[in-house]
Amino acid sequence: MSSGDAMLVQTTVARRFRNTPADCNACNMEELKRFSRKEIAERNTKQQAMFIIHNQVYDVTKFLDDHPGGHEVLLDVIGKDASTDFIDIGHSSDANDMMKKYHIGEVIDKDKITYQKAKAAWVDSERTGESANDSFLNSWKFPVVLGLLMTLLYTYIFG
Ligand code: HEM
Repeated sequence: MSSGDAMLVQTTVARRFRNTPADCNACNMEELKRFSRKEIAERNTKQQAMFIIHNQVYDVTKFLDDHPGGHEVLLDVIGKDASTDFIDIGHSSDANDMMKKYHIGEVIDKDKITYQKAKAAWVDSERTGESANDSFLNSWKFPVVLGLLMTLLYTYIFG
């Protein structure tokens, strides 16, 4: 064990994953390393580059130069929680698979946070009364109903 590793508070949890892809770093580990957020904050150099995504810890030291999005973006988030950045980019399922290779552990329970799901960018306009009115005014139905009313009025007055 390196001195760097020895510094870590390594509360370890015996854990065996059900799915164990060949390239999955942590999947085949009997014991998953656990890190405090403070410990990850200290791993923020090119020599030791780690970040957190959804309470899971990734060591991307060897990935910095291979990341298709470039090393700068990763250097911006090392030592931090990169969940929002990772999601905002809209990474592909290939990228999500690739992550397993760099997964080395998880955040200790005390430091775990609950992440909000991204809000849907669109709103189902037919579910809200106000919006439903807007869509009626903007749809083809409005001029048709108006035309019918005008015809009825014309017939009533002049017919
Ligand atoms: C272990 C974690 C990560 C892996 C395995 C990974 C992998 C990838 C891969 C495979 C791509 C190519 C596009 C795709 O397939 O989606 C990509 C693009 C990119 N990634 Fe990551 N990524 C990781 C973390 C991050 C983080 C934390 C950020 C932001 C701080 C980031 C920012 C980007 C950007 C900006 C691109 C370029 C997107 C584009 O050109 O449209 N990545 N990444």
